[in-house]
Order: sequence, then structure tokens, then C-alpha cells
Amino acid sequence: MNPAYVALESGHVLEGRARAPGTARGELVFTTAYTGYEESLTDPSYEEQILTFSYPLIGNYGVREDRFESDRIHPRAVLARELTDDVADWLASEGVPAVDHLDTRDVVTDVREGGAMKCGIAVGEDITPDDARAELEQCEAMSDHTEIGAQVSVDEPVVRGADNDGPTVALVDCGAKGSIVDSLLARNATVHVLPHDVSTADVEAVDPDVLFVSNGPGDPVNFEAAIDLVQAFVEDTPVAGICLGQQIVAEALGGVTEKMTFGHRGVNQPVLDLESGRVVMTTQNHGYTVAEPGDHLEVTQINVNDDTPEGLDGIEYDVLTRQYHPEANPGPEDTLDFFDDVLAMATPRRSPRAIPADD
Ligand SMILES: NC(=O)CC[C@H](N)C(=O)O
Repeated sequence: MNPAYVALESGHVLEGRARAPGTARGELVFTTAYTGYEESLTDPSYEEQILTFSYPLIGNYGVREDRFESDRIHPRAVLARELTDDVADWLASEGVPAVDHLDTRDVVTDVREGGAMKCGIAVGEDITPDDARAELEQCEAMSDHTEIGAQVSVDEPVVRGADNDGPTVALVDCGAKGSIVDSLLARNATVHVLPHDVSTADVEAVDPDVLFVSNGPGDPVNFEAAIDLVQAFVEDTPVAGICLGQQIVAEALGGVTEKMTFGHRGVNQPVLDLESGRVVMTTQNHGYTVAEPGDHLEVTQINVNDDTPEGLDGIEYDVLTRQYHPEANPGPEDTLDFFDDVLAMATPRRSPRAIPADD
């Protein structure tokens, strides 16, 4: 059996079982999700990260392409207590190193105490702990990945559901999960999937009923073109966003985002809707959060565990965003109606003011 080492920024070096060979570096994060490993591994939001599964057995129902959220695996490497052969073979086939037989409780404790941290990993014949340390030394901070949008976005516009007769959505693809597109198509929308740095003129040519900013990896402030786009359209066009999309919309409208200690990643994050008092269970995968919504956005939903903003509404503009993943996949489907609410913005929400009768 080949050796496998994981070097953490905390100074710890762990030894585990080699499950897929290679070397890698990235930001170490963990998810508590107990299902949905195919969806998580193909979620572009995990680009440049090393994903630890805290649930102890990953891969027990195989690997099926129809559950993928994109066309490749995005985390740079995977850590687990136990990976089945199905998952290990899939990771190996895509060149993504993997280590299991780790005490993932130690890994999670390190990340909870030290925050999402840099990590190096080395798996293969003749490797030593120093190979993992060498990877760690070369690891960049997440905010330094300024071109991360280009790594995950479409290069050219793609039109989906061209024959649908519902609203036209311009989806700014900052690393969109397939289920976001599917959720819009299922509601009869035509979706123009556009590059993360699409120009204002190219969006104007689409003449969208809704501008929708997707989820995606990295630091929202590195998505300058998408921030500019929201500013250019928000006065005349309804704007929606999911996860990174919420953060980009906030940055565009005078809000501020910040990095969390270790973020929220899992499928049972409780969210309180402040108006209805209702709590829903949500799927989450983020390391940044909106710290200040600014003067144009109102916080309408919060995380029950730490009060961070989970939903924003425009005060004077038609804006609706979520920090969690209403499209589920994986996780609970309690919040799919977000997509109905977004598309409802395509038709004027406010009924015209009643004209007083002449007397
Ligand atoms: N799922 C996402 O869109 C993640 C958003 C952002 N990259 C974060 O970590 O906060």
C-alpha cells in the first residue's frame, strides 16, 4: 500500500490510507452532509478546496452521472474516514488525490479551531511527509485566486430551454450548479448561461426578464465584472442570486462581505424567515458571508445557529437572494419555491396604485 500524508497549516501532519494517487494543495474545509457526495464533489463552488467528509462512510450507494452538478470533480483532494472503491476509483480516474482511514474528528476539530486553512497532500509510491509539506508551502490563500471565475464558468454563452415560453433569465455563470439551471427550466424559463465576465452589452442583447448570479468558488470581491453588471441592471431589471450570487449582489449594492472562520457546509443548516417565523432546513456550502447588507438590501432570513444573513430583499429594487442552496441536490427541498418567487419578479410585483375616482 502506498503512503499518504496530509499536512495542515495548523502544523499537524496526518497519515492515512492511499485511495487515489497524486499531490494537491488547497483550502481545507469540511462538510457534515451524510448523503450527496456525487453532487458535492461536482459542485464548482469547491474549486481550489480540499474537502473533508465528516460523515464516516462515503460512497455506499455508488456513483451515478445523473447526479453530477457539473462535468468534473472540483475539490483538489478528498479526505474521509472511509471511501468505498466506487468513489475512490472515480476520484483516481479524474486525477484527484484521496486519503481515507483518517480520524476526521481531528481534522474537523483543527478546522473549527483554526478556521478554513491551507493544506497540502501527497499520495503515492516513495512519497514522504515532506512532499505534503512542500505542497502546503505552495498553497495560496483563497482570496489570491483572482481568476477563479474563469476556471469554472462557460467560455461562451449557452442557451437552454429556447422553446420555453416563460421568462428569459440571464444566468451569470460564476460556477453554476446544474440544478440551478434545471430548477429554472422546470419552471418554463429560457436560460442564457453567460460567462462570469460577460459584458453589459452582451446581457442587454439577451434582454433578460431576470438577471441571476450563480453560486461559485472563492472570494466574491474577485468577481468584479459580475459586481459591475448588477450595478448596471438593478434599476431596470429584477436581480436574483444564490450563495456567491448573494455575496456579489451585496457587494454591488453597497454591502460588505467577509470571510467566516470555517463556514457552513452541510445539508441541515436551519434558516429562520423573519417575517413568517418559519424555520426551514437548508443545504449550504460557503466560507464567506454578507457582513453588512448596505442601504439597498434588507435581511429577511437568518441562520438560526449564528444569525448570519441567509436571505436578502431589495428595499427599492426588485432583488431576491439566498445564501443557502434552494436548488437542493444534495439536501432538503424545503426551499424550491425560491425559484417561483424569482420568476414572479419577471412580472411586476406591485399592483398599480388605485386611481381615486373623480367626485
Ligand atoms: N456555494 C457558493 O456559492 C460559495 C460561495 C463562496 N465561494 C463562499 O465560499 O462563500
